[in-house]
Amino acid sequence: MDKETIIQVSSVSKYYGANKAVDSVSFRVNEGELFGIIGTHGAGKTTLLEMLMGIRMPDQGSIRIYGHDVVLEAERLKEDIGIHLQSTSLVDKMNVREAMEMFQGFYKRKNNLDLIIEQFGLSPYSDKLVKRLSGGWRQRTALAIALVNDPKIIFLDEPTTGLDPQAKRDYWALLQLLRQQGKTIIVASHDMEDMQRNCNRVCVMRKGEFITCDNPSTLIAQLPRGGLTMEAVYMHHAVEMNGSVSV
Ligand SMILES: Nc1ncnc2c1ncn2[C@@H]1O[C@H](COP(=O)(O)OP(=O)(O)OP(=O)(O)O)[C@@H](O)[C@H]1O
Repeated sequence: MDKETIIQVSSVSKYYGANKAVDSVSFRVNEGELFGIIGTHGAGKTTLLEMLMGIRMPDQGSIRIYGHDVVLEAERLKEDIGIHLQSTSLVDKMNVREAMEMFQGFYKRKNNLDLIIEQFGLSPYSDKLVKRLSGGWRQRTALAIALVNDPKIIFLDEPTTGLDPQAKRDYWALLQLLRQQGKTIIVASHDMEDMQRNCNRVCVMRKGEFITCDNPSTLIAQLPRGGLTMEAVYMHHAVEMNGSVSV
């Protein structure tokens, strides 16, 4: 049986002046999904995620989470959403625990910080300044901060950019763990291999539009000239062809 739809995006568009950054996008996300968004730079992924998080207002269309409009009922939805900082510079001068406590202060619902620290392997680092951590541990801290209110949904915008392959792999393992704990995760990423391995569904964005959306194996099987990887899917759908690339 299908799980419950908890995010419903209907014909959402966003303009920056004359530039249509998101162009009439519609999709649904079910509870417990690890839902991926891929696309080239400037495809509209960040703008879409910001609208889902209630940070940017759509110019057209509507976004409902648990049946509530993200614009009109933003305050109500705040408790259910976990936001991953794109940069940790805001908390660089705090230690890991202080940063988590500061963000927890913004919410009514409080997660058990000791438990998150332990689950994320952050115990040896909890009294270290965030700026002294390696990139992988900083991103892990950012994810830990996103959990301080025990959210049901977590939005992640290219969270592994700049990490080495092992740190990336470890980060994706954490996302799988959170998914097993019942969280719904929406992630924009360029980690094609990890998206293929971990996501239930992946949507390909190009020039503000959703070109296709399905589970990774179906997307791969639908490639007209065969192919085995999400990278081939990305090259086929997301990258505008100039005649020199063929997958
Ligand atoms: N604040 C802004 N003001 C004006 N134009 C913007 C703004 N933010 C994004 N854009 C433009 O909107 C379009 C979509 O950008 P967006 O950042 O959403 O794409 P993206 O897929 O997230 O790209 P990237 O992978 O580089 O982060 C691009 O043409 C971008 O230049």
